[in-house]
Amino acid sequence: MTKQMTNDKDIKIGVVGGGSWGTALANLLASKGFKTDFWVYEKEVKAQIEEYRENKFFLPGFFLSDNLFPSNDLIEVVSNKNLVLIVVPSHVMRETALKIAGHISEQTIIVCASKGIENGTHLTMSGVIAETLPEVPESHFAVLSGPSFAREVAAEFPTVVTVASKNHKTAQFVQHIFATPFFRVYTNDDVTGAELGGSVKNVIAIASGIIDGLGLGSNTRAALITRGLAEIRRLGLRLGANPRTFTGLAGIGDLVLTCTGELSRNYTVGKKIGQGQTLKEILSEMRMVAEGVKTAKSVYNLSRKLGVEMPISHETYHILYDDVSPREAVYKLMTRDLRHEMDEE
Ligand SMILES: NC(=O)c1ccc[n+]([C@@H]2O[C@H](COP(=O)([O-])OP(=O)(O)OC[C@H]3O[C@@H](n4cnc5c(N)ncnc54)[C@H](O)[C@@H]3O)[C@@H](O)[C@H]2O)c1
Ligand SMILES: O=P(O)(O)OC[C@H](O)CO
Repeated sequence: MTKQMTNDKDIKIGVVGGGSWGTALANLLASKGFKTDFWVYEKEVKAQIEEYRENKFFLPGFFLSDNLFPSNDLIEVVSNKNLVLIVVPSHVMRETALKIAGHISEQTIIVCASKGIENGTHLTMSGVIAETLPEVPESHFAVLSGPSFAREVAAEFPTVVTVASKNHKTAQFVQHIFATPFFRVYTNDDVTGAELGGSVKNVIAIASGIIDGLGLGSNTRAALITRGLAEIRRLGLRLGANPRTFTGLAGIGDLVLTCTGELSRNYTVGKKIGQGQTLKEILSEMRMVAEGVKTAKSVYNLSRKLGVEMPISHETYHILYDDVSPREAVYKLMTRDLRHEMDEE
């Protein structure tokens, strides 16, 4: 770390992405006393943060610290920073990262809190960032993941997350920057596992919403979470993740939260589908992003390419994109060939 980082009050932070999670995290950092520059995509979001100290579009009801400086100037926000947090939806990660390429200082630590797998390339966000920002060495990159609804973090409800980096010092630095008495941060070295856990759980959360929308019971949901975790783990093992990550915060932790929490956008999309709405109708009413919708496509194609069995993800994909009825999908899952529970690998 640079000399500047030895004194917290000198640490300069940029946050890229003014959705609910970006706003909650940027405000956490600003409230800790870090001067935080905050890139928001929409001009009206900047204007009303300046006027009301609130992000009424994406995180209504929370006062934002005076230490948070909203801006529409992406380059200014990422320039000369010790730490840049990127938290845009995964489908705009590539275009956003390309715009900041060449403007990241040598010492800057990049933290990514977005969760998703890019369509087409099947890259997680670390892969997209490695391609678009080759000037950022792996040692300066970390992923922040785990069970964390933005509104609950903004309300300062005790929340526990994990920061994964190949470089332990980077993970420890990021841990120190984000930790508060209501936001506990663990370190981890498994970037792949943390990203896959955080991304694929969104697909399983859509499935969980679907079964609740259909009015199926607690047995069904417990089975879905357990078998959903088995397929996340199977994909993770194939891609070199540490299996232990999936029993941690970025694995079972985030999966349980998103499959059971009414605040989840992914669960909510699924629930509405289970109740009979079409995906098109649901998405037309949403300004926020349910990452699992696009990630379902990536997981479907990637798992087929790799030959990894992921039946729940596949049926969720067919419901979303091929008009398969949810009840038919459940029947298909329940009548697959019978097998040994632990035949995983
Ligand atoms: N909200 C949460 O509780 C939460 C928690 C953990 C992780 N995440 C992850 O954080 C990421 C961001 O989600 P969010 O919840 O902060 O956003 P959001 O769904 O609340 O809002 C969507 C965001 O996308 C932005 N946007 C739209 N078009 C854009 C473009 N062309 N370029 C750049 N930005 C554009 C909007 O300005 C807005 O900031 C996602 O990957 C999500 O899975 C969210
Ligand atoms: O609201 P969701 O479904 O995008 O989930 C938000 C977070 O990923 C929960 O950790």
